[in-house]
Amino acid sequence: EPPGLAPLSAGAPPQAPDLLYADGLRAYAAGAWAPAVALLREALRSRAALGRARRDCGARCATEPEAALPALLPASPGPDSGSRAARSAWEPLLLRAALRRAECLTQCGARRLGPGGAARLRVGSALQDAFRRREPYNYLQRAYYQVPLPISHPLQSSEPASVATRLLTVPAYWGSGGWVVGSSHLPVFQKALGQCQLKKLDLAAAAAHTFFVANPTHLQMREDMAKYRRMSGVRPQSFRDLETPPYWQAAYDTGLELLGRQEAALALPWLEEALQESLAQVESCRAGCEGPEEQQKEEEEEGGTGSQGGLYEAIAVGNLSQAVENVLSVLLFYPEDEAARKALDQYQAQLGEPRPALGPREDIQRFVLRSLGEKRQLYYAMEHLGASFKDPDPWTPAAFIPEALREKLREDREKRPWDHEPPQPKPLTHWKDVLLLEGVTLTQDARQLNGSERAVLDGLLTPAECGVLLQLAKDAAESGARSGYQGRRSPHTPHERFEGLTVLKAAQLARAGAVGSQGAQLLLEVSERVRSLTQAYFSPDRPLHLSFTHLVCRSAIEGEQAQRMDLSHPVHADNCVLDPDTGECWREPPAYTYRDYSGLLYLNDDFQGGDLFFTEPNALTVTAQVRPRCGRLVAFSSGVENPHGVWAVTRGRRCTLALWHTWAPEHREQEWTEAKELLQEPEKEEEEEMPSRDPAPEPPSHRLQRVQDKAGKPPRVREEL
Ligand SMILES: O=C(O)CCC(=O)C(=O)O
Ligand SMILES: [Fe+2]
Repeated sequence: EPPGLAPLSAGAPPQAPDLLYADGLRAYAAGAWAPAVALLREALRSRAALGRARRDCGARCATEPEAALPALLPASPGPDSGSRAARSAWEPLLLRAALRRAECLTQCGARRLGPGGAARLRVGSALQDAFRRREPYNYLQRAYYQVPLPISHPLQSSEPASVATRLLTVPAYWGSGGWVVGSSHLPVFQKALGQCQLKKLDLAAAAAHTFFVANPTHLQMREDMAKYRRMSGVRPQSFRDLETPPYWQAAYDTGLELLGRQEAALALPWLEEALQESLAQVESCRAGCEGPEEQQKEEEEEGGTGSQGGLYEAIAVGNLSQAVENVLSVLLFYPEDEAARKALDQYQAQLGEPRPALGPREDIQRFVLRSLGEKRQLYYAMEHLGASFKDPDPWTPAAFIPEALREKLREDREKRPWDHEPPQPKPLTHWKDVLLLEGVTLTQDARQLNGSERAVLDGLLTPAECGVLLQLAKDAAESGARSGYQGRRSPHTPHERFEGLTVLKAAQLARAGAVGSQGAQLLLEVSERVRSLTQAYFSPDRPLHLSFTHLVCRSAIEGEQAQRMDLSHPVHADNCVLDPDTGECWREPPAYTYRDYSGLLYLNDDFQGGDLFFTEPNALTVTAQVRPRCGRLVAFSSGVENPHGVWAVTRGRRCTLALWHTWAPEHREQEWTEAKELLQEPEKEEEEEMPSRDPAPEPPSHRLQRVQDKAGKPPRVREEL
C-alpha cells in the first residue's frame, strides 16, 4: 500500500501532535499527498494517545492515597471569623493533595508516553481548537483523495537505469509519482490498484464525513460530500465518523423525540441511558483535563443536568417513587424551579402518605457534591491564585461564588459579544417613528446579525395578508399548469420546483380572472410598504426605487430529498459576481449591478429547511441565519458585504416576496407602474367578468393572452368582451 494508506505503527511512542500537524500541512501544501496523509493521521493518533493517557492516569491518580482533593470546606459555624478559621484548616489539605496528585500524574504520564510525558505532547490552545473543530479531517480527506495511484512503467518512463535494474529483482517500489512496477508484475499490481483506489475513496469519504458532522454549515464540504455520494466506488458505510461521537447526545435526542410523541414509557430508558453516559463522560473528561494542560471547556458537564427536562415527567408514567426521586434531583440543581416544585407536589399528593425515605437520586447527589467541591476549589484559585475559570453551569448557587467575584461575574455574564465590537452607524432617529407608524418591530440589527447593513424586521404582514399572497402564488401556479406550464425545476437545484410571479403578470392574471385581484393589489401595496421601510432604515436621505419585485415559491420535490447536500439557492451577492477564492465581488454583468438594497419578505414557515443564511465573502463561513416566517422581512445592502444563500427546502413549499431597490431612477421597475394602471381600470368592468354572467368562460389562458397583448397600453377590456 502507498505509505499514506498503510496502518499506523501502533507501538511507537507518539510524537508531538502539533509538530506532526505542521509537517502534515507543509506536505499538503507541497502536494506531497501520501506523506501528508501519513503525517496528518499520525498527528491524530498522537493526540488520541495523549487523551487516553491523560484519562487513564487521571483515573488512577484520583484513587491514590492522599491525592483525593478535599471537596468541601469544613462546616463554618459563624459568618466571617468562622470561615477564616475553616479556610486555614482547609488550605494545607488542599495543597498537599494537589501536590501529591500532580506528582502521580507526572510519573504516570512518563510511563505511558515516554520521557517528558504529557508535557512533551502538550498542544497550544489554538491547535486544540483546530482539533476540536476536526480541521485535520478536512485536509485529510483531500489528501486521501489525491494520493497518487498510477503505476509508472520503467520501460516507458525516464527512470534511471539503476532503477530499471532494481526492478528485475524487486517487483515494485513507491516512487514520487506512485508505484513503479516491473512489466512482469503489472497484472497483479493492476488488481491491487483497483482495491487501493476503493480504499482511498472510502477513507476520503470517511474523513469528509467526520469533518462534516462537526461542521454542518461548511459549504465547501457540503459540495465535496455531494460529490463523494455520487462516486460509484463510495458505499453508504463509508460515511462514518472516525472520532466516536458523544453517545449520550443521540440517546438524549431519541428520548426527547419519544417524549414529544407522548411515548413516555419508551423515552425513559433512553433518557436514563443518556444520563448515565453523560455522567460517565464527565468523569472521563475530568480525568482528561487534569495535568499540565490549558484549561478546557467543560462542555460535557451540561449533559449531567441536561436530561432534567424530560426525565421526571417521563418517570411519572410508571413508578411514582422514582418520579419523586428524580424531581428531588432536579431540585438539587434548581431549588426554586417552579415546574419541578409543582410536579413534586403533584407526585406527593398521588403517593398519598409521606415517604420520608425518598430523596434525590444517589448518582445525582454524588455529581452535585463533587461538582460543588470542584467549584469551591476553582473559585478559590480564581480569587487567590489569579487563575481564570468560567463556570459552565447555570445552576451554581450564588453562595458558592466568593463575594469579591460576584459582581464581576454578573457583569461578564450580562455582557453580550457584540458589546466589544465598534459601534455601527446608528439608525436615524425618525426610524423609531417609522416603525411605530407601521406597527413593525426590529428583531435583529446588523450587529446581532454579525454584519453591516442587515436587518430582520417582523410584523410587515398580518397572517391574513400572508394567506392572500400565498393564495395568489398558488392560483397563479395553477393557472400556469392549466395552460400547459408545469412549473419548472429550480434553476438552482434539481430537487426543488420553482415558481416566480412578477407584479405585472399578477395584474394580468387578475384582469383575466385567473387569480383574485385582491392578491395582485396587495402585492403592489406590500412592495411599496417594503420600499418605504427600506428607504427609511438604510437610505433616509436618498430616495430608493423598486427595481424588481418577484413572488417566488420553492417546493421540495417529493421522494428526492434523502441525503440532499445541495442548497436551495447557492451563496451569492445580489449586485456583483462573487469570487469566493479572493473574496472579491465584481460589479459587472451578468450581475444586476444597479441593485442597492435587497428585501426578502417571507410568507410562511410550514416547510422543512429553507433558512436564509449570510456568509463571509469566502462563501463558506456562515455568519448569521434567519428562519422565514409570515411577515418577516430580511433587508440588506446588495453588495459583497452580504453574500447569502438558502439551505435546501426538503419538505413543503416556501414562498417569499423578493424585492430589490435601486438609487438609480432609470432602473425603476416599469412593470410596477403598468401593473398599477392595469389594476386601476374601473372596478366595475372586473365585476362584469363574474362567471355568473358567463357560464362557460373560455379558459383563463386565452383571456390572459388577450390581456397580455395589450400589456403596456391600458387594455380595453370592455371592447374585447
Ligand atoms: O428566498 C430567499 O430567502 C433568498 C433569495 C435570494 O437570495 C435571491 O433571490 O437573490
Ligand atoms: Fe439573493
